[in-house]
Amino acid sequence: MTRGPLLTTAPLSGFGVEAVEASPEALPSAAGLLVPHDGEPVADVRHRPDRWALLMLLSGAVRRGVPVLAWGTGAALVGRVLGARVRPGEGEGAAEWAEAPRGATVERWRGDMPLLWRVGNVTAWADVPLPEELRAGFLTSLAQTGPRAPGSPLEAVGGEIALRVMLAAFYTRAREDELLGPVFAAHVEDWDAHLDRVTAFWVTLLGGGAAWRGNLNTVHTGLGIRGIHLTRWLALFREAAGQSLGPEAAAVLTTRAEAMGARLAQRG
Ligand code: HEM
Repeated sequence: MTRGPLLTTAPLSGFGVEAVEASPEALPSAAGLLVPHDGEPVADVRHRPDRWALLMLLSGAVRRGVPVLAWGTGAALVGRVLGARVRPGEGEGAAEWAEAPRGATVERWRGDMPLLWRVGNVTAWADVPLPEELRAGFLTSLAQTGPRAPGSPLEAVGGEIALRVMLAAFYTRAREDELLGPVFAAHVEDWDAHLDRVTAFWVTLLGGGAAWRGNLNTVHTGLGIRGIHLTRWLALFREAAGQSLGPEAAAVLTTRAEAMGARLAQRG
């Protein structure tokens, strides 16, 4: 297999090898991905579409098994993608850091902060600067990485982060829709909690673990949903999926949504 370039999510100085700006298109053939410290927010990215895009890119890299070396806020970002809680740095201007993600091996601690951790093809160093031995070790390991693992349907759609971004876009449309909006307005008070539950639902459905337990029919009973609601719901879902995800990922989701829609319609 021919190797693509080493990618980076932020400009680098003094790294010693050339790395090109990371993009989703470049991921499949990338030799590796650097996620340097950039001092930008990690936990609170509500008004930062650029940060969401970066999280999605990182999620894609992890899913594809691209070797990742992250440090400083870069390590916190990757930790977040892996489901770890992000904590504020202590003291003025201190960088955010991530708790150890599930399954990670922590090789060095600083107090309760995992300073050096690894999981899969990810190596993360919570501080800056990056120690020379990690830089050198990573570059050496790039020469030895084998073929990338194929993924579950969840991985095929870009992982949980990609799903959540897509679902947020979908519910924004649904809430603004003249037909669906009032139904949601009448039943959903806490939209963050709703988004958590529907994300968990899709994660479970796509083989990402048993995070959601529930009964879709029961949830929708008594909401007054008719055929026109379902048709509109599916149309908005297709639109949102088409805009947030690549065509193959969007197809994985819409095919399943349509099948469920058909079942809900039968019940309704
Ligand atoms: C295939 C189509 C649909 C799917 C896959 C779907 C999926 C879901 C899921 C996973 C939940 C959260 C369940 C939970 O709380 O654990 C939910 C809740 C909800 N859905 Fe749907 N839904 C569909 C169609 C519709 C339609 C057409 C409407 C009409 C507007 C609708 C309105 C709602 C409302 C209002 C809730 C919140 C219920 C509550 O929390 O009281 N859904 N849906």
